[in-house]
Amino acid sequence: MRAHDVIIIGSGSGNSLLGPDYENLDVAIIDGGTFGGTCLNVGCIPTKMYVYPAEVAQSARELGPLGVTVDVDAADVDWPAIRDRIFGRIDAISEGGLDYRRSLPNVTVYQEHVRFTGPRTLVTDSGQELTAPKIVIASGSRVELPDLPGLDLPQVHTSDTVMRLPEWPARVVIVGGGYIAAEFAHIFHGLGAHVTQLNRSDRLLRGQDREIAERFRESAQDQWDLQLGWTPHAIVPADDGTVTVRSTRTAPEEDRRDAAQQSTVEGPGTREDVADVVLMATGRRPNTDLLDPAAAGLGIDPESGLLRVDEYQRVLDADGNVMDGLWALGDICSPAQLKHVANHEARVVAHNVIHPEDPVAADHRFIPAAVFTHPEIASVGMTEDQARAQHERVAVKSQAFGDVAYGWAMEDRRGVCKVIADPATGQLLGAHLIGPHASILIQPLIQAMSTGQTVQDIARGQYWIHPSLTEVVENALLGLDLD
Ligand SMILES: Cc1cc2nc3c(=O)[nH]c(=O)nc-3n(C[C@H](O)[C@H](O)[C@H](O)COP(=O)(O)OP(=O)(O)OC[C@H]3O[C@@H](n4cnc5c(N)ncnc54)[C@H](O)[C@@H]3O)c2cc1C
Ligand SMILES: NC(=O)c1ccc[n+]([C@@H]2O[C@H](COP(=O)([O-])OP(=O)(O)OC[C@H]3O[C@@H](n4cnc5c(N)ncnc54)[C@H](O)[C@@H]3O)[C@@H](O)[C@H]2O)c1
Repeated sequence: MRAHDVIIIGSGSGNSLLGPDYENLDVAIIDGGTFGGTCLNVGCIPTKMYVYPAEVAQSARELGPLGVTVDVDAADVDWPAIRDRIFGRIDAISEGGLDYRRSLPNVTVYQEHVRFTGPRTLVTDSGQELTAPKIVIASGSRVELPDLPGLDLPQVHTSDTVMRLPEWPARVVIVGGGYIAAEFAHIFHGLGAHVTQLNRSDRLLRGQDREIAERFRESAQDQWDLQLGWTPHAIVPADDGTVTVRSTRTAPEEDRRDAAQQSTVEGPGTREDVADVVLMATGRRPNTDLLDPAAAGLGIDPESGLLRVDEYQRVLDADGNVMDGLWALGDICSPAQLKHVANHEARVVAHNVIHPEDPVAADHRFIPAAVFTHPEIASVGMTEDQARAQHERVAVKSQAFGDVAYGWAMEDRRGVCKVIADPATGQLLGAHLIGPHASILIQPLIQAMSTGQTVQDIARGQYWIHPSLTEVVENALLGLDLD
């Protein structure tokens, strides 16, 4: 059995642990997938590198009200050039990262999957046995698929494969209504494909504030063929190289009429959509099951499958007791499934592995998120429904982007900055934006919540540049009815 000082399972955010404190330790990094993990190889970074050209193209198409006409269609989109620019950069970073780690005298990289055989013993797929007094579990999550005939067809993809398509798909069917479905609908529509999005329920982006999700639904409906209340039950191939997605109605009666009218169809309760490519975006599950958690006695949340940890990111056993020498971070233990959360937890774990006697706690109070769609969405803290459920009184203001000077310049008609506060204390409870640059505009609100600044502090304790789009945030704050 090969013994190390520290073993890290997973080279996504797990790879960022290795700062100066680890230079004198014998460290193993184990990853059975592509070095660098999800965000770099198949997640945040390549998707946003696709979002950017899609966003520019879609914005160009919408210049009409500003007196400029630009004709952007799929014929102008060089898919191989876009794809190769993205992966030319990303693949090199992954390979460079792997080479660098391998070049370090104190680091051993194992490019295999691994599972536990005991609380601090592991075995790789090839049978190599490993042990360490300190093990960090950062083995992430993977795509979750429903049980559906046709998933093995070459036209059916997940976010892991769809970004490397050899050819441009003219018709794309996207299954799902979460972040991944929304961002890829924007990417393929923005670049000129015909997109049909099939969502099981009648609500997109479930975790979002209701008003924001509804505005996004309206916007999605204006852009692509959005079909709510349909559950795919089979994908069947045709001789011409296309596939047909067959779906069954799942939504309430009032939605049924509209969708049935647009459907290409067998009857009111079923529809068929023909596609060159189908993207299944039906969620992700933590990789805990691949680790043989029972062999180590790891505690797993039965509903979510997440590894259980305490506030110091120490792994808990099935009875909720802290396990000696085991820490976890990122998608394997975090319900948020966000890279900035994995990175924050990695910083916490990096410290706690070296200083277990003086641990720091993770701060999960105000986790922001953005959906990089057209328009963008960004949120932090409670939704209005959550705030009203938890507080007797709340102050809420939805400020339209179209009501501030830069919004006039953009002729924006859908964007809002919604702020929710406790009227007695002036503390922000939540903030939700939909509109251009939402992921940037929200940052002062995240900062205010994290540092405890009041609404009055942020609204009047600083200058806001005129006539920047940030005035929508300033005006939203000033519009709150506080005591
Ligand atoms: C399409 C897409 C877009 C996204 N966009 C965003 C975004 O814009 N913003 C954002 O914040 N988040 C985004 N995310 C989520 C983000 O990518 C993840 O939250 C983050 O990458 C999780 O990091 P991690 O270190 O926990 O896991 P990962 O980066 O997944 O690393 C885990 C590693 O462990 C390896 N592994 C798994 N099991 C084993 C095993 N048994 N043995 C050895 N190795 C193993 C895997 O191969 C993998 O490389 C996106 C995700 C996807 C899929
Ligand atoms: N911008 C970002 O931060 C970003 C972008 C992409 C992904 N992510 C992360 O990745 C995670 C996974 O994203 P996701 O969109 O795959 O998951 P999700 O959980 O957000 O959405 C899954 C969707 O699939 C649908 N679904 C599930 N089972 C189905 C079935 N059998 N038939 C039809 N529909 C079904 C659900 O109703 C839901 O709409 C997110 O939670 C997010 O944290 C983040």
